[in-house]
Amino acid sequence: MAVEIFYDDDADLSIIQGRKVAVIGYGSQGHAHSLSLRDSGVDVRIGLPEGSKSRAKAEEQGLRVLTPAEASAEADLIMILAPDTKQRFIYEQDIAPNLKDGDAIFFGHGFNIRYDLIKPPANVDVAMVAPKGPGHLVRRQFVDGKGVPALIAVEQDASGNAQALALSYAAAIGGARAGVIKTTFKEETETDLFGEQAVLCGGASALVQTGFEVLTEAGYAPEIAYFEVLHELKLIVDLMYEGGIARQRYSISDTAEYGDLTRGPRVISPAVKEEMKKILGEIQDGTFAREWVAEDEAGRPNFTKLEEQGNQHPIEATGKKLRDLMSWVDRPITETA
Ligand SMILES: NC(=O)C1=CN([C@@H]2O[C@H](COP(=O)(O)OP(=O)(O)OC[C@H]3O[C@@H](n4cnc5c(N)ncnc54)[C@H](OP(=O)(O)O)[C@@H]3O)[C@@H](O)[C@H]2O)C=CC1
Ligand SMILES: CC[C@](O)(C(C)=O)C(=O)O
Ligand SMILES: [Mg+2]
Ligand SMILES: [Mg+2]
Repeated sequence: MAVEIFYDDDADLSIIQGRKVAVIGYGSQGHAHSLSLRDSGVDVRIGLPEGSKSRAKAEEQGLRVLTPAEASAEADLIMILAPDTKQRFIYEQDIAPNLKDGDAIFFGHGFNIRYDLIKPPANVDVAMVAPKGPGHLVRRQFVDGKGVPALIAVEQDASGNAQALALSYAAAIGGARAGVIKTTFKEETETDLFGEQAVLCGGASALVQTGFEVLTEAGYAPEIAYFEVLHELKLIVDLMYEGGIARQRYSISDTAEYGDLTRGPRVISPAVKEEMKKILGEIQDGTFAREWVAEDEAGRPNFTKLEEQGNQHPIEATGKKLRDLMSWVDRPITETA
């Protein structure tokens, strides 16, 4: 079935400009949405707990910061951009008691609705605006006059106008400059989890670390290994981003292309594809969601251990040393663009 893609000309910005928006959370996505909404003429306030370390960053940008409950009470559209594992508690404690007829609850990812962790009442719109990119780049691209594509979905259309509202919101953060695709909470959640686990984050990180290990264990210099499997990856992916895999193959040497065509399928072998299918199955049947919720409730022992192991991988020290010599590469991450 053909997807529906919307652009700026399809969106009515005045719809979101007529709402009072509360953005709950001021992290990667929260800062990007709230700053770009504000720059698009939207009345926005931020909801953060009293002790939150994000408060100062939002206030430095001139944003009004309230508690999540106060922001929810004041607003008629509440966008939840706190961590997925915390959203159900914020919803129960701060948002649900403050919902009024005609309000809208928005999500940046469908996890809590798809896995029934949040069950909104029937009298509010429930929709999603999910940018297909990291929040800091969502903001950077908006400021540069570009945009990160976004998905919109409507779970519950109490007002009869939820899709136009979601599209208007997506346009206000720059999504409709690049393309906004209509989907469902189910499709967004399952494809997003699969993408980040198997390809974008899990797959790519493991591929880079393993390539670095193979070269350095064979006695090659770590600096050469770093440039070969990490730094150059961006340059190769830039060509894919601009013109697809075909353009990447056009630009590389015939020798590289022959290696790509014949060796690539040996690295990403049929066994890897089978494992990817298993990972997708665990997302679809809720196994991953249950595991992640339980891990978070237990204080994230495995998450913390694995994150630390990743930070200690030798590629990190090699990379830091080399990036320190390339002033244009290590662009600091801020929530203040
Ligand atoms: N990261 C990304 O680029 C993407 C994220 N998403 C989705 O966006 C949502 C937000 O993720 P992300 O931006 O990564 O989150 P971050 O971890 O970057 O930021 C979370 C924010 O929520 C705040 N917060 C924590 N607890 C509470 C609370 N009880 N009440 C209110 N605010 C709280 C944090 O404040 P503090 O400083 O106090 O910790 C922080 O400002 C998730 O649903 C995620 O799946 C979707 C697409 C991409
Ligand atoms: C790829 C990771 C992501 O899904 C994203 C930036 O889109 C996330 O959850 O952060
Ligand atoms: Mg994503
Ligand atoms: Mg994600």
